Amino acid sequence: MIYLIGFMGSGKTTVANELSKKIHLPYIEMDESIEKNCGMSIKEMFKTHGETFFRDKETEFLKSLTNKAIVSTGGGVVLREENREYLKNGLSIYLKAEWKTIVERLTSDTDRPLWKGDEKEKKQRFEDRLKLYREAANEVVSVDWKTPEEIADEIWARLK
Ligand SMILES: Nc1ncnc2c1ncn2[C@@H]1O[C@H](COP(=O)(O)OP(=O)(O)O)[C@@H](O)[C@H]1O
Ligand SMILES: O=C(O)C1=C[C@@H](OP(=O)(O)O)[C@@H](O)[C@H](O)C1
Ligand SMILES: [Mg+2]
Repeated sequence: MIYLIGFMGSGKTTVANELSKKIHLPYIEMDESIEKNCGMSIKEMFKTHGETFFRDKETEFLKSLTNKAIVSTGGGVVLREENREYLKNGLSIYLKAEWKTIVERLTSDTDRPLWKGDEKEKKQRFEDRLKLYREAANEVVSVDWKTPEEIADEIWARLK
């Protein structure tokens, strides 16, 4: 299993799609699968059932995958230690982005319930998570200033 991990906006969804075309492996979008299983958007899920409900679904879904695939995770998958250990047992690739890159990409986003609050709150969440991504990663790829295709090529080169 190849897992893409990283903060919201680092490009996990975009790059997983690109990589999947390149290496002919199925691509699984965790957020989208959870939304389908639960019959509601993540935004709605946070609002009606709360974050813990979503995190439970996330861990459950992560551990249910069996066939080899490229898995685009949600940015908060690393919050639980059991998930970090699980990811590290597969091949987890951390898409590392600078804060500036994240802000540029998510300025107008309204779908991510945890992309909220003022700049200080968002940046704090970003900084608090950096060590968790490092802890869960087998490989680190910088994504700033690169196209999704260049990033997919770089990942592919490391997998060979
Ligand atoms: N390498 C890139 N260069 C420019 N824009 C990108 C790149 N990767 C992703 N994006 C854009 O950034 C936003 C967030 O990307 P997304 O793949 O949804 O990130 P994630 O799944 O990590 O939250 C999207 O609008 C996407 O088109
Ligand atoms: O960072 C997070 O806690 C989250 C990231 C989202 O996925 P992306 O990283 O694809 O935006 C999604 O799973 C949910 O909104 C929570
Ligand atoms: Mg995503």
